Amino acid sequence: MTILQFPKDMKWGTATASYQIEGAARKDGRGPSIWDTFAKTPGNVFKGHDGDVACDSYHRFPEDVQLMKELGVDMYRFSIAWPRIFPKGTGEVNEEGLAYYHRLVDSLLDSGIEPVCTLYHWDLPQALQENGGWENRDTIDAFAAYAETIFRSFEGKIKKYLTINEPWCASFLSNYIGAHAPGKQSLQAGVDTAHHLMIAHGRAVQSFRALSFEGEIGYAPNVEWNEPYSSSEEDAEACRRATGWFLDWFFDPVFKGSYPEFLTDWFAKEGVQVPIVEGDLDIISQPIDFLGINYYTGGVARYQKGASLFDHERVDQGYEKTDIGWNIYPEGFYKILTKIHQQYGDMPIYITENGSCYNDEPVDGVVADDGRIRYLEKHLTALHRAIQSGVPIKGYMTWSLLDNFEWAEGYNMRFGLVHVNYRTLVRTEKESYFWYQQFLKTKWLEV
Ligand SMILES: CCOCCOc1ccc(-c2cn(C[C@@H]3NC[C@@H](O)[C@H]3O)nn2)cc1
Repeated sequence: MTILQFPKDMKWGTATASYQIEGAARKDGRGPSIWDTFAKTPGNVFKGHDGDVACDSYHRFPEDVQLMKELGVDMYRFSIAWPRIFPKGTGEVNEEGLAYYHRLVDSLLDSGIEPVCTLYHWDLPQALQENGGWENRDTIDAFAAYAETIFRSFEGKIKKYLTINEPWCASFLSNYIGAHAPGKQSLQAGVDTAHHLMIAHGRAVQSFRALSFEGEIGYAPNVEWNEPYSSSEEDAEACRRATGWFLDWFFDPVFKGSYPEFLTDWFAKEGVQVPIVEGDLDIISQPIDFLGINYYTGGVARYQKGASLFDHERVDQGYEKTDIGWNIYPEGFYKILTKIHQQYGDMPIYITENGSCYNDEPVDGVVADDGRIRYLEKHLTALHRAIQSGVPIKGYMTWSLLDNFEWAEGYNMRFGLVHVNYRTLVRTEKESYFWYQQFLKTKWLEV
């Protein structure tokens, strides 16, 4: 057996998001978001599930904070619901919305847990969607004003911000594939919304810098890994495109001030151009303090003309899968992290999401989610290998503290260390919670 010791100064935590856990959808002045609209549209979400109640963390957050205190985390990543702060996206601040997040943040700080705040985790105010949402450049200004409001209100309390969560999901998954809100299916809309989300990221960074408050700011792209099926150039290029859709497309503009030509050329073949206005890339490439990385899965892929937007297809290698059907692929975690380090340099990295879906239920009060423990062991082993390779990993937050609303899958898919009974809202720590609790006491793995 080998002992893998993690750096003593690494920070460890868990993560959630507003629409997925809060509930209280119409409480204290919250306005509707695009996910309230999308979820209530028949056919979009499993069995018509929505975020009206979710885990009721809006009311039960003291219990959730106590669970994290007993877990032993250093940090907690949560998101602020823009529609609680500006019910119509812009205009007058809803003080009751701000007050809720001050109660949450004060509870975290009193418990010795560092708040890590995501400004945008997909719950765009519906009122802005009525004017085109992220397809409309005006939404960028609205986001910058919302971000500044949060920076000013939480000065001295929140010192780590993430601007945009998973811009690939908020743009292409939501406006090209159409599986997430608002459910459009247009490649041009995907490219436009991705560009505007990244400008919004840059504007929030500029605003944070101008205020000169203590703290750090970054963003949280999600990445996947595609390993070429063969050594052919065709397979390598197909994998480069598929991986680059998540990686190069959302990293080059920030770190290089330009879009990757191999992908802009590919989109041009589809008749799609990025709606760049002079100065956009200067805004997007504002220096950041750290990079959040969300990683779940990957796989082997090969060239197959017409099989996808990038002429690629996955080749099933018989990898074990989680209950949501995603490959368990820790090798991809190591490979994507070392590629990021090789391509974009020594930017400090926090793993802002990594976790697995296992739908185990309590039996006599015990939730034996052994699969989640195995997933964590394998991915922390891969993370340790990346750290040993020189990747500057500063922290790790597992997705998620609680079972919660998994978007189009509704409550049918469970990612939590803590089981939630959605009828009674009773929380039950799973075996993986106790495994992570023990790990956090030593910060080493025996493999
Ligand atoms: C090609 C067709 O594809 C259709 C579905 O395609 C995807 C891709 C990716 C996801 C996805 C979901 N998550 C977990 C979340 N991350 C943020 C947090 O809110 C978690 O709930 N990450 N990625 C879902 C669906």
